[in-house]
Amino acid sequence: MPDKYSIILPTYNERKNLPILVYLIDKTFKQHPEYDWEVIIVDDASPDGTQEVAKELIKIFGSDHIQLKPRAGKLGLGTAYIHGLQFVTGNFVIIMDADFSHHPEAIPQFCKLQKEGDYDIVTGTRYAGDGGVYGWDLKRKLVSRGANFLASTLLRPNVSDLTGSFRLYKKNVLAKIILETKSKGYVFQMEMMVRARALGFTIAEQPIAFVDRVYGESKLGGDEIVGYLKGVWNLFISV
Ligand SMILES: Nc1nc2c(ncn2[C@@H]2O[C@H](COP(=O)(O)OP(=O)(O)O[C@H]3O[C@H](CO)[C@@H](O)[C@H](O)[C@@H]3O)[C@@H](O)[C@H]2O)c(=O)[nH]1
Ligand SMILES: [Mg+2]
Repeated sequence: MPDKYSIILPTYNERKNLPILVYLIDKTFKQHPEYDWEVIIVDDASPDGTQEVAKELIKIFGSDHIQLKPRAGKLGLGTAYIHGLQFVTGNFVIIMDADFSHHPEAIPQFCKLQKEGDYDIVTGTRYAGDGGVYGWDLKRKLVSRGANFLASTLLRPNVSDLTGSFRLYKKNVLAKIILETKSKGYVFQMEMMVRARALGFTIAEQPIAFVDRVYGESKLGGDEIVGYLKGVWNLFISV
């Protein structure tokens, strides 16, 4: 059996970004016929018609490659991955943003690095090696750096980009960590790394370029930042 990579794509108002992203995922895997793949779109009842676009993509790329697993409302980024995981048929899971900030051409680098050390997790990093962030204003850069600095200092998981969300997991490893993870929003990514370390899983880091979205808006609001601070504190007193 070839390795199969299941990509969970959480979407909220990504109508304009989804087609190009899926096209490039398909193109990337066509260059790597040794891998099987599928995309699981977890859409939270986006008002912009993202689900209609997803249905068209199923027609074009086939239901063996694209699945749409919607939810009734906007229930948060962390729980979107938990929802998507139920439908995974691959032995590896890739999570990435659907707004094209994460380029599919990096996927083979994640797969290759995973194999080199049989790592449980490969996490994309903007903050090590030749990784970087492009297109963010100073305020957003400070929020991201501050979030990473705070969690790194208090929790010491030894991962350079705790809040990033371009990652590859062995499927059974993802399932185990998710069982212990309590966060529902953006803080989920940081908690997953802290739990992974506590459980003794191996983590490799793949430098990536994060490019801010062209279409649509970020969903990161003040409530997510408050949720993040609470999450760091809860882990600090419990792990
Ligand atoms: N289904 C679902 N999807 C969501 C939700 N909130 C956000 N998303 C989807 O999650 C992805 C990331 O959301 P963005 O709103 O584009 O995030 P960002 O501001 O660019 O934040 C990026 O940086 C953060 C901090 O470094 C990361 O934590 C985050 O994951 C992302 O990489 C997008 O595909 C978006 O549609 C939700 O409640 N439900
Ligand atoms: Mg984004």
